[in-house]
Amino acid sequence: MTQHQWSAVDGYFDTVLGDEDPALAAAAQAHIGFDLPDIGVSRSQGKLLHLLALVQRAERILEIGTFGGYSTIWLARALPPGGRLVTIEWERSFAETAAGHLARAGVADRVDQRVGRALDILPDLAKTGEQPFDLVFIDANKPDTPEYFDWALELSRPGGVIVVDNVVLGGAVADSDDPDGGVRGMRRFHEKVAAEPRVSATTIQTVGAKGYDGFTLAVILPAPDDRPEAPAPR
Ligand SMILES: C[S@@+](CC[C@H](N)C(=O)[O-])C[C@H]1O[C@@H](n2cnc3c(N)ncnc32)[C@H](O)[C@@H]1O
Repeated sequence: MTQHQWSAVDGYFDTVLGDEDPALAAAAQAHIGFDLPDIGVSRSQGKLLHLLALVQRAERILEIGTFGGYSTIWLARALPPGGRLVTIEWERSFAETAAGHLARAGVADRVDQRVGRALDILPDLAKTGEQPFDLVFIDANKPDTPEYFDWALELSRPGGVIVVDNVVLGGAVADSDDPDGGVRGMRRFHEKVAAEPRVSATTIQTVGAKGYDGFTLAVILPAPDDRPEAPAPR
């Protein structure tokens, strides 16, 4: 399999499933205006986020890493009336571009954009009563992912879901000698997950228009006292 085939297959599903409207299509092009590679999630990944939020019946969503608002729109469109999404972006020009896309997509009224360094903003969310979140999507600078995971745990309810993007990094995550900060971050993140009794998690490798990567899905378990009793062995 090659990147050409992965892109062709994503393209086929994008066409046949056809659930990207002009507002999403515009947000998907945000990188062009900034002369950047396409760093947002793909259509199929955005739809997966949307479906996870629906399955989760999420009323409060936190996103770390807005960029042009593409994943934000998919997530916000899963919210019920009165639902809220907080999204954090470090780069003001990206946040301003995202604001236009969110307005065009008709979700600006339910999205609270915060501009700044996520590790400065996350402690404020703990104080201002925005939490607990039902779903957290982590998709910002990769080296800080372990600390974002800590905050996601802190700000989520039991039963909450945490999704972390770009955890495979083209396979580099398996190389313990790779000095790249993102790879170090994703290895540290997985070690944290493994040592954390409050979550149950899995990581799935993916291929597609965005290359070879993967995501982690973690569910926050109820406190031990609140867990259903295991049936007595027969
Ligand atoms: C991969 S992009 C997000 C893509 C977006 N979630 C989507 O799928 O459409 C990562 C974003 O995180 C932002 N970012 C990087 N470091 C950050 C930080 N320390 N705090 C907040 N945002 C940050 C970048 O500016 C960039 O816009």
